[in-house]
Amino acid sequence: MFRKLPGDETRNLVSTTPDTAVVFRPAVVKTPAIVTIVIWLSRLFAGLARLVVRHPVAVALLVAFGVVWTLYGWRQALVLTGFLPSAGLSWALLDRASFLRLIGWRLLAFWRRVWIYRRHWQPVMIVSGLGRHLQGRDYLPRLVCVECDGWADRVTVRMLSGQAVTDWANRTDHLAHGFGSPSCRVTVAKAGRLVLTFPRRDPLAEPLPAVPIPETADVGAVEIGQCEDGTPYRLKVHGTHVLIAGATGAGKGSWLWSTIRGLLPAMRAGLVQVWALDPKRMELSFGRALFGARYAADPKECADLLDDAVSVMQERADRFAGLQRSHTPTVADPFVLVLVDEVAFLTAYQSDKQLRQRITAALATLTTQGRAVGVGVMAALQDPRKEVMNIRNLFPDKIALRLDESEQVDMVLGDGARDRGALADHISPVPERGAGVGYVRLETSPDPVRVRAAYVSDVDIREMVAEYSGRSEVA
Ligand SMILES: Nc1ncnc2c1ncn2[C@@H]1O[C@H](COP(=O)(O)OP(=O)(O)OP(=O)(O)O)[C@@H](O)[C@H]1O
Repeated sequence: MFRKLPGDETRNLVSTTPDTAVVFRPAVVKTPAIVTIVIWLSRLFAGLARLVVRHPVAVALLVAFGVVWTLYGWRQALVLTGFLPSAGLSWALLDRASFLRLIGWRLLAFWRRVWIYRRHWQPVMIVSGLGRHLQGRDYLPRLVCVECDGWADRVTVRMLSGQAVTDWANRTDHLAHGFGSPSCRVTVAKAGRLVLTFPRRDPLAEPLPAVPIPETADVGAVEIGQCEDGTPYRLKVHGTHVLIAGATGAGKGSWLWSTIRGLLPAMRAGLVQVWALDPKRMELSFGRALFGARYAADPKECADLLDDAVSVMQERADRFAGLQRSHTPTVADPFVLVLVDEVAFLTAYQSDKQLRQRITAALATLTTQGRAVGVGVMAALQDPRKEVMNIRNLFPDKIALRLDESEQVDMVLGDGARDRGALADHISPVPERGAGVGYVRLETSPDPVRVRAAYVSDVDIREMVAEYSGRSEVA
């Protein structure tokens, strides 16, 4: 059948040591040709089956084309080929969203898989050290699938046995540059599988207008702005504490004001009280009338207000003990949100040592015991170092806006956050592009989410004050 079979050449290879004392002759075991053919055929069929499972639409189109050609001739097949793009174009013009969801993103994913990822996979894996070249063979992580949406490619990868997530997280720079993306984020899909997110553009590059004030009084998650996939971002403030860190001009104010804005109806209904501590007097003072008597700027007044919050917390703890383990906001026991702008003014830069200790102790008490009884803290600060904010680990949910140094990212979000793609030190310092943009790491999810808070302008705040201050039950 075959004039020459695999092994025929090898059998004739003979090597010797220099003095020819020892002769090496490879032992060649002959495999019957039929076995080789069966193996090749089974591989061919398995490959075809894989092709059908992975690309059902492309295979169906090819099969339809073949069937039409066979049954009706090549002219009809050509007409069909011309008909499909025009049908697709009409669909895209009539209903862009459904066309993109069902066809557009899949085609793009197919193209990017072949042209970007498959083409560069082997060199990027070997050069970055994620693949191995051993004894003439390449051992590469498997590219499982590529999915696209409006702003990013999501590449699912099966790691090599024995690899750890940190091996990948440490090489996000290699991966981003290797595949021509501005950044790369690593998330765990399941044991042994990762999803690499490669953004194609920045969907958060444009400022967002303030979110409309909700119609109903709700103490659930507050809509703050937008995620990268265009969905609204809602931040839970009841039942947790939130720390917001960002350099000067990073847009901390938009997070504080968006939170207040989302809670206004609940404040009016008496289900929420916002207690404002504004040591810089530049942020919350603008809407001071919204907080009524629960506003403090002077450090001594701030300490008193915090002590009052601790008293409320302890009184509730005494009352709830043995009866209930979580808090439901009511008019009698509203959710108390203590907002602190530039908390470092009170905890680190305060020259009066006694006052500083009193404030730190009150904040530590609130953040350790407050959430079960409906007292939460949301604090903003510029410098996240431990010397400045030694209780930062007591905040379960953290937000890193633009930071000056890469090491600060893990200080705010926790270990490994930057390696997983929370590049808060790369956020643009240009306010239009980067103010309000940040990475959120929640207690319940280790993967940082990139979000932009809507911009609550001075005009918006004035309107909020005009509409809600006089009629607020909390005032
Ligand atoms: N979400 C946003 N979208 C677009 N622009 C914003 C946003 N938030 C803030 N800005 C712009 O950035 C500027 C700085 O914002 P802001 O004062 O809130 O920063 P900050 O982090 O509180 O700074 P500082 O700590 O110095 O007070 C604002 O004047 C505004 O022009």
